[in-house]
Amino acid sequence: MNLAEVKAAARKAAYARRAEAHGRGLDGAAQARLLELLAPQRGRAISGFVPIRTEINPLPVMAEMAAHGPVCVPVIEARAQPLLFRRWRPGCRMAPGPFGAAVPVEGEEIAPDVLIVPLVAFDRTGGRLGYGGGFYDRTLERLRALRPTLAIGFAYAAQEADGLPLEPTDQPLDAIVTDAFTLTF
Ligand SMILES: Nc1nc2c(c(=O)[nH]1)N(C=O)[C@@H](CNc1ccc(C(=O)N[C@@H](CCC(=O)O)C(=O)O)cc1)CN2
Ligand SMILES: Nc1ncnc2c1ncn2[C@@H]1O[C@H](COP(=O)(O)OP(=O)(O)OP(=O)(O)O)[C@@H](O)[C@H]1O
Repeated sequence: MNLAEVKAAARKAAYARRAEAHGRGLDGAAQARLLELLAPQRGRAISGFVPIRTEINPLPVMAEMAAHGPVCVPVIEARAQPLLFRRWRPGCRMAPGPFGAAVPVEGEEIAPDVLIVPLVAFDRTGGRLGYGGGFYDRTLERLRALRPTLAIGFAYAAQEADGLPLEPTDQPLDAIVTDAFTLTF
C-alpha cells in the first residue's frame, strides 16, 4: 500500500468507529473537557465547527465562548485553498455550504487564534486525518506562519488510531479533547 492508500484505509476504519460512538451520549463529557481547556483562552478569536455526519458536537462550547470573545466557523472558498472563517453567534442565520456544513449567511471574516478542529482519526502524537481535502492542513500552515496558533482536535476517544501515516504537509494538533481524556503536546 502507498501512503494515500494507507491513509484511506485508516480513514475508513476510524469513520466506522466514529459512527459507533456517535449517539451514545458521549458529547457532554467531551464538551466539559473542551470548555475546561478553553477557559484560559476566553476573549481570543476561536473557530469551532458546525458538525456534519457523525462528528462530535462542539456547538454548546462555542456558545459559551461566544459570551467572552469572537467565535467563527470555517467556510470553504475553493478546492485546494485554505479555509476562511466567518463570525458565528448562537442562533445566527445559517445556510448550507459546500460538503453539507452550514455557514453563517453574514458576518465578518476572522482569523482565529485558537481552532477547534474536526477530524476523522487522531493518534497519540497529535497526528490527524480529516476528510482528505487538505483544508485544515493548508489553513493551519497559513495561520501558523503569521503567529502562534493553537489547534485543538475534538473527537470521540474511539477515533484514536495507532501511528497514523503522516505527510510533511500534515499540520500537528497541539491538543486533543475526547469524551474520555485530554492530551496536550
Ligand atoms: N463540520 C465540519 N465542517 C467543515 C469541515 C469539517 O471537516 N467538518 N471541513 C474541513 O475541512 C471543511 C469541509 N471539508 C470537507 C472536505 C471534504 C469532504 C468530503 O466529503 N470528502 C469526500 C472525499 C473527497 C475526496 O477524497 O476527494 C468524502 O469524505 O467522501 C467533506 C468536508 C469546512 N467545514
Ligand atoms: N499546505 C499544503 N500545501 C499543498 N498541499 C497540501 C497542503 N496540505 C495538504 N496538502 C495536500 O492535500 C491533500 C489532502 O491532504 P490530507 O489527506 O492530509 O487531508 P486531511 O488532513 O485528511 O484533510 P483536512 O485537512 O481537510 O481535514 C494531500 O494531497 C496533501 O498533499
